[in-house]
Amino acid sequence: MMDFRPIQRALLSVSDKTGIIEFAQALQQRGVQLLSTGGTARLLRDNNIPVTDVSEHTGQEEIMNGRVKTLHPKIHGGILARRGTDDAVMAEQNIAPIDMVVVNLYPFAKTVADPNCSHADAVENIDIGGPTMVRAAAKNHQDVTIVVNARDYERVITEMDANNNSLTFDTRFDLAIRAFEHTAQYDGMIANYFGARLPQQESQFPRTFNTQFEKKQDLRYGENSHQQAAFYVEAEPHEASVATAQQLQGKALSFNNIADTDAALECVKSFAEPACVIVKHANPCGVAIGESIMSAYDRAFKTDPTSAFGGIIAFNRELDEATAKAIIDRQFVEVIIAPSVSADAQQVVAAKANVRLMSCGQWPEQRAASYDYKRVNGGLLVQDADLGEITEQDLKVVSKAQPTADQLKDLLFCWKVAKFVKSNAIVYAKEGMTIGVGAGQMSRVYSAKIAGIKAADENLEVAGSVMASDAFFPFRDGIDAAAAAGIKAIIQPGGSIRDDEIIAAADEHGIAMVFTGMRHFRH
Ligand SMILES: NC(=O)c1ncn([C@@H]2O[C@H](COP(=O)(O)O)[C@@H](O)[C@H]2O)c1NC=O
Repeated sequence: MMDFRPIQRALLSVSDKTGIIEFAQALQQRGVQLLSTGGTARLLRDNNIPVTDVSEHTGQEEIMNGRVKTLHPKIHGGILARRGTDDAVMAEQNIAPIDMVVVNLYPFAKTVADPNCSHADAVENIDIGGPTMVRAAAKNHQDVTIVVNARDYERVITEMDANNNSLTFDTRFDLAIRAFEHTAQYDGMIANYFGARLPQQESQFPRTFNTQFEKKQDLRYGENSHQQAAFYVEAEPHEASVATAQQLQGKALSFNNIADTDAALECVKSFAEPACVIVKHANPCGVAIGESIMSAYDRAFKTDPTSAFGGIIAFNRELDEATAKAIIDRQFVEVIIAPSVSADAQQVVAAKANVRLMSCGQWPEQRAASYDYKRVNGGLLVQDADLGEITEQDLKVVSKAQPTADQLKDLLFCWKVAKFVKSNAIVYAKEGMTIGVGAGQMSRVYSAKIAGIKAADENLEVAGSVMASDAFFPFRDGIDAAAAAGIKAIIQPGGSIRDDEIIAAADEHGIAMVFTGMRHFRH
């Protein structure tokens, strides 16, 4: 809709002053009269930009230490007046129209991030005048432009230049929606903060759970083609995540591609050595570490070449030419993701135009805490993400047989894999390579059997391997199945009421068994 509104008067009131001097200068050069609040006005004046104080404009001093500065009919009348409808009232009340509002809010998030933040500090950092102006201007987007983010300054000036100091209705509407998104996020954050500090509150989870995700892309369809879907990301997603990764080539990512890439990437992050994780239907079907990612890929592929077909492959080192060539020559692959991709590797993958190639950047050593969500009909389950890690020092040997040094390495390797396999998870591994993966069975013993069947089908020798179980064994049958397959060491959380029986079974078979004391269910 072409509905132009030349900008003649703008009100600038910003806490984050990034880019505001340049923006104000640009507005002023285009003949816009500037109104501004205390700190913002001072900054502009110090930079020789003519500006009228809001207090001068309204005839009302800022009072109560800034609690009331823009909350005045001259300001809100100037923003909310419908041009053409409210002109007489404006004239009668001596209210001048305000055509643009540029506001960002008190830094509540930054204030409360300080662990020493007092209740009073938090309260004082709840912006009132700002959101009031933001919402007023956004409501009146028919006549008024609202800018809440420095990212939009350049776009506004460019469009003013193209339209005789006006913005189009479409831009004003777009900015208005951004403004409501901004205030919704701001109020949500305040409600979450105080909602987790209610007198009888015993957990970190607020009374209402308010969170905001921004749409990154619409997807062709969801898990199935009759389901509509989109990909939403957090305002500040973790670096080196599927949410921030850059797609270098290939078909658009599908719903399942994104979920599987996340599983593969988060699993491969667990390893310090060069590693490769191949995921199918959210489960790792082959994982290996190696001297290089080439040997890691080679071995990960060998676990289950049948399932690796059409898989998602993640690495924790740069994708090099030789590894890219090995993949492309050998198998059909949906997605390859690595912290970086060499130019040569990119060229190799280019031969298969459909393959989605992604580079996610290097992740920090320490994983940042975050929430996991699981939707149920009528609700949402929220929990801390499973960042639990086990080192050799945490292990308790419960069997008569002691694991050898090599077995210990394999036990820890396979434990890391099991964490990313859907429960019930059983993983067989040898020499830093998965030998068999049993995923998602309703009984643990069947996961163990499946891991064995898969290994046998791929001609992999289970004898001499180690086994990880994501949760304790309720009965000794899982241990017996493992022994029959030739498993020599087991890692599991322990904690069953039948632990004595389980340990006795391990001892009977001469199997070394260690307890982690930590479970890794994944549903
Ligand atoms: N009280 C008010 O009337 C009011 N009007 C604008 N503000 C906020 O004051 C800040 C800018 O203040 P200054 O220009 O003094 O640095 C902005 O974040 C703006 O959202 C206000 N502050 C808090 O509510």
